[in-house]
Amino acid sequence: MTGPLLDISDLVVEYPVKGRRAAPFRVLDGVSLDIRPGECVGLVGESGSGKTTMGRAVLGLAPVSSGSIRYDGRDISRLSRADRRALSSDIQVVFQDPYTSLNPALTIEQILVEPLTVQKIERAEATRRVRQLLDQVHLPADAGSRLPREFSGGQRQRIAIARALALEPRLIVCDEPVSALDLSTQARVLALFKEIQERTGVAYLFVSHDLAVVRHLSHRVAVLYRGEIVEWGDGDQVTSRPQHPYTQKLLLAAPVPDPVQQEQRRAERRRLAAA
Ligand SMILES: Nc1ncnc2c1ncn2[C@@H]1O[C@H](COP(=O)(O)OP(=O)(O)OP(=O)(O)O)[C@@H](O)[C@H]1O
Repeated sequence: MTGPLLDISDLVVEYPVKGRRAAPFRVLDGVSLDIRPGECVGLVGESGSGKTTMGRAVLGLAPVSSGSIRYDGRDISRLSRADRRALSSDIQVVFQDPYTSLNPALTIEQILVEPLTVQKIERAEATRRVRQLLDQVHLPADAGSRLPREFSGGQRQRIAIARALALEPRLIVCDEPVSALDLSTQARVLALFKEIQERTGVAYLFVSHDLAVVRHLSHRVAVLYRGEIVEWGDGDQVTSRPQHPYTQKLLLAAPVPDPVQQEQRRAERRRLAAA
C-alpha cells in the first residue's frame, strides 16, 4: 500500500486585512484531506467557501499560516520560487476560464511547446509531443498552427488540458474547469477528464460549486463550508446520501431535468429551511 500523493493537514490560510490592529481574514481553517496516486478528489462548496484558495495553496499561491501540504511525503507549503518551479512538471492546473487562460497572441503549438522548452526538452521531441497532446484531447493535428480565438470554449478548454498534460504531471488542480461551458460541452469535457485519468493515471483535485459535476468523476468528495470541511468520504456516498445538512442543501439546490422531482426537491428545501 503506497502513501498519499498529496496530504493536506490542518491547513490554515489567512489574508491580511488593512488596518494595523485588524485580525487577518481566515479563509481556510484547519482543513485536512489527502489524494492518492491516480485518484480524483472533488472539492465542493458554495461561492466564497474557500475552494479556489485551497487549489491556490496547493499551487503555492496562497499564504499558508499553519499546517502542511505534503506532496510525495515532502512539505511544499512554503517552497522557494526555484523549488516551486521545479515542481511544475509534477503539479499542473486547469483554470475555469478558457478565454483568458490562453495567451491570445500565441498559436496552439507555441502554447503547448512553451512548458516543454522551459524543461529543456529538444525541439524535435517537443513537436512530436505537441501532436501527441492534440491527439490526446481529440483536436486535429492542424490545430497547432491556429490561434486560441479560432476555437470554441470547449475546444479552448481541451487546449488548456493539453497544456496541463504536456509535462506528464502526477496531479492536476482543476479549478471549476467546466463552469464556463454550456451543459452539453460540460459533459464532453468531463468525459475527456475521465478518459485522461484512466489512460495516464494522473490524480485530480477537482474544484466545483456543482455537486453533479463532481459526482461524475470523483472517487472521494470533500465538502467545504466557510473554510472548514464538513463532510469527507466516498464520492457516491457524499453526493447521493449526504449526512451533513449543508451537503443536503447543496444537493437539493442542484437542478434536475424532471419537473416532478424538481418540485419534490423544492418542498424538501422548504422543509429544511423551516427546521
Ligand atoms: N487574495 C485575497 N485577499 C483577500 N481575500 C481573499 C483573497 N482571495 C480570496 N479571498 C477571500 O476568501 C474567501 C474565499 O474565496 P475563494 O475564491 O477561495 O472561494 P470559492 O469557494 O472558490 O468561491 P467562488 O466559487 O466564488 O470562486 C472569499 O471571501 C474571498 O473574498
